[in-house]
Amino acid sequence: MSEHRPTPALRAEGLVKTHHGEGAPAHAVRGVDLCVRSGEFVAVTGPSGAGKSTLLHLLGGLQRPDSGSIWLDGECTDSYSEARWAVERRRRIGIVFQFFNLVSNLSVADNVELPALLAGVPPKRARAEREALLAELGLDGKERSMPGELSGGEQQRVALARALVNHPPLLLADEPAGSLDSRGTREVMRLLSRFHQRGQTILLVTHDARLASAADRVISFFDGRIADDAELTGTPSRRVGASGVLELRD
Ligand SMILES: Nc1ncnc2c1ncn2[C@@H]1O[C@H](COP(=O)(O)OP(=O)(O)OP(=O)(O)O)[C@@H](O)[C@H]1O
Repeated sequence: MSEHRPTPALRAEGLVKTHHGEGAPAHAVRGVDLCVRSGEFVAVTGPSGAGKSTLLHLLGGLQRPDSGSIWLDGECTDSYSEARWAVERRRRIGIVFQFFNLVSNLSVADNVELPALLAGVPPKRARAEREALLAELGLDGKERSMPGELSGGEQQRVALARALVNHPPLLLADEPAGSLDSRGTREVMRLLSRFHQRGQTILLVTHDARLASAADRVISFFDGRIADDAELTGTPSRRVGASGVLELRD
């Protein structure tokens, strides 16, 4: 009798990506196999230039691999067009970046509602989702503010709300605390931990090993390849207090 294994939230096989820029080609991803289970919190860490962001861009369909395949919830994305990737991202993948990427001339409320409206969610429901998320993220009262009027930490929380408004099964986060001070960093990590505890699947790219210790599993990325892949459950470096507050070691 064959063992029943749940379908992974995300799977990649043989991913390769070379960037052709001004100088010599950059072999950013050199053959990556990866499987992320539903509900897992995986951190991909490694030095600058290791290829972490490229890997995340491939997994979110923002760049196409030279070779290799990606499956979302068991569905192969090989034949996806750019338009299809855009639709699937709206439905299945929330993405948060280091520099927030909010639309600067839209209010906080409109930034958060936009992906829901684009996905065809009725305006009343989009508004309710937005209100609930902004309240949850401590941003009520900021609905009418423009992104430029907010602190970096607040902008990142808006970006998180925007990424989660369609309840995507998968959240990809690329250095989400990279431009924040230590308070903003703790806040973002605390929120990621909270969503993870509720079942959100998260893949976090960070060069910061301390942040990676909030995850269940840490993948060390080096020179375009996975150098190590370790489960962290139960290790002392992962310390989430009873309040759900992540206590990062100094
Ligand atoms: N669009 C691009 N055009 C040309 N080269 C690129 C491009 N994007 C990335 N690279 C190169 O690919 C390699 C991997 O870059 P990538 O940004 O994926 O690494 P990273 O591990 O995320 O680095 P960091 O932690 O500094 O963000 C680097 O040598 C980089 O210069």
